Amino acid sequence: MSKDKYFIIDFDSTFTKVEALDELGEISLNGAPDKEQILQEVKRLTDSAMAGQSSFSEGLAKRLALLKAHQNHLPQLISRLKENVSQSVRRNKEFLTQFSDQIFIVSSGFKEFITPIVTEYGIKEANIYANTFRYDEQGNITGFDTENVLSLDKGKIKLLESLALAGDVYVLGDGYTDYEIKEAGLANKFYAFTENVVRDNVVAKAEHIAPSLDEFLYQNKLPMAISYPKNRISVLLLENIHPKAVEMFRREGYQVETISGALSEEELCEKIKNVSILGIRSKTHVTRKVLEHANRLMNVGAFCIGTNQIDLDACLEAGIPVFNAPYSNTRSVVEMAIGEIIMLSRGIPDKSSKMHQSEWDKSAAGSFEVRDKKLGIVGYGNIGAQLSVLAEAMGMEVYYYDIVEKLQLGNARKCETLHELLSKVDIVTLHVDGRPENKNMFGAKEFAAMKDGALFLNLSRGHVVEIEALVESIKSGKIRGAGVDVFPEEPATNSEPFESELRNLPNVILTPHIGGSTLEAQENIANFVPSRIMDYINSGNTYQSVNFPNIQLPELKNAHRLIHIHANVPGVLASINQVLANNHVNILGQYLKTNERVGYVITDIDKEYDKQVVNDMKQVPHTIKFRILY
Ligand SMILES: NC(=O)C1=CN([C@@H]2O[C@H](COP(=O)(O)OP(=O)(O)OC[C@H]3O[C@@H](n4cnc5c(N)ncnc54)[C@H](O)[C@@H]3O)[C@@H](O)[C@H]2O)C=CC1
Ligand SMILES: O=C(O)C(=O)COP(=O)(O)O
Repeated sequence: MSKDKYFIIDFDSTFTKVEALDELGEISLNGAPDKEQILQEVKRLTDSAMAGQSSFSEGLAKRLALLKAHQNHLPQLISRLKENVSQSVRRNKEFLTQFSDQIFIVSSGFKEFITPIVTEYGIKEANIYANTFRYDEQGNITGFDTENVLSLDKGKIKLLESLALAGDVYVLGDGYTDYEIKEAGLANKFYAFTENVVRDNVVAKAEHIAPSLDEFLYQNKLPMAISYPKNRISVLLLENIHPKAVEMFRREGYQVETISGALSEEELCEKIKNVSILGIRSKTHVTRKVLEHANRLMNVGAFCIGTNQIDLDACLEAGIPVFNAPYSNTRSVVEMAIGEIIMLSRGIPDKSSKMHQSEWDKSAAGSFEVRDKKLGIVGYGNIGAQLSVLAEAMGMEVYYYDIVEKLQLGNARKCETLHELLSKVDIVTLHVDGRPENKNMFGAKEFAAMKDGALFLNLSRGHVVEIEALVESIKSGKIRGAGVDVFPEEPATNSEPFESELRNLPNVILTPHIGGSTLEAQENIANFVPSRIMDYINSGNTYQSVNFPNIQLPELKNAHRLIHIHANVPGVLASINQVLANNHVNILGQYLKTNERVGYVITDIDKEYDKQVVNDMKQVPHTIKFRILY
């Protein structure tokens, strides 16, 4: 890096997240009855000055007069500002220190508070250009140094002229006055810094946008504290995912777009092109074709339990870990199943409809307690097992059938075959997963094997049950009542109609796939899935991924992490280690996990290494994806 590049960095809302004079007002006006009004006015004057809409020096004088600040307020202001240094500035202290000869803070703020903040980040005192306060004898702040060019309109331009920097000048700031430096021909590039505030008229003029200092450094090939600017990670969330997830991703610095409904394959192929993280629920299908259109996809998040709608193998082969929320809505489904079992046992759906039609039908006929009844749970996974516990607590006798060996909870009785279960129980409830082999696993034969007048519930997946057979069984009276939450064809959005032969049958509860739709569950999911995804992006952890070799990695400390995903064929690990040896890389730790298709190798290396290793790693035969993390 030659010395002929200069970086001009603004202070308020750029170096720090806040405007220092607003903060000063919070302190100086503490307890004043009209504090809020005054602060509003100060903010208005600040915004107007920053947007280049009013005379700077006049506005500044007005602001200081309103603030009624005192010298004694400054230590408190400084400590507040220290807490409010912009995130990306905070993490890039190394750049600020390393390039301190070329970095200038140019601000219309005041040295009294700027100097103690920025010098902590390696900025040279001689490179700080700002105003200074004027005080009266009691120490009250009464004004500013009117001789200082930075107190004048177009002050930053005048200052840059006087600096006469011989080289390329890059300006990074949020305000119009920062842009004006470039407009006046005194800078080669202006970057609108939008990490803290976005000023529309500034962004409109700016040729470059820097949502973080990382992005500025990345674009200018300068050393960064992190391997990739987070603002370059774009997230697409479909199907009304809870806003908490949006908040979590935005807080991390990602760009987030949301769409309320599901997308068709064709729509998703179009939308997915530049998406880094895709979040879906049960309705959107992530097919091989969709993945072929994805150029930057790193993760798929299923903001639900089921992942049958995702081609997990295709994701694996493309080096894309998929995460779901295996436990977040379990309880919600179970509670709904319990509620429906009781409602159906009492014939409530029909009784309720009759009441709505003014019909009073008080009778005990066909109405039963659930106590001592036999409940048959098909699929004894997380939901099935939890249901087993709650059902027993209500005095039900629980039977279950699963294709794999499962821990028998409480007094639940295991059945060796599905038909054994069907012949024994009064109520059958399905909680299998939606794997393709389960398509139509429950049809005419299974209904026929059930006891006469039994109840039937499906809250798992629509394609698991042959709807025609269910309809026939209800019409014939074989099935005395049913609760169905999931359907082979479900509307993609709430504005599409629901069609099904199950409509208008006796003692049938139909619900629009809401087993997991409680606010508690949705918020839990929205916490869980982004955490897993961000952990993968930030550390390479694949723990709890549904398709990827699971590795729980130690925290990355004082090292760079090479993350290599490859087809699981013999010899790849040897090739990787050959590349590392050829480049004399010092390995600090190495972790490997494979499954039948993919190998996942993480190598932590000493920070000093020849960058050639990065290219060489990408060239290792059978590489699917490679990235470096620090
Ligand atoms: N209605 C809704 O809103 C919701 C529906 N679900 C559905 O419920 C399913 C189950 O959820 P979890 O219990 O958390 O999953 P899980 O994976 O813990 O349990 C599924 C169980 O079903 C068993 N199984 C699979 N095929 C079977 C078959 N043919 N016969 C017998 N057992 C079989 C598996 O061995 C496993 O033990 C999810 O996969 C999802 O499709 C989940 C949440 C909400
Ligand atoms: O968690 C699941 O698998 C569900 O079926 C819930 O799906 P949803 O998020 O409501 O579309």
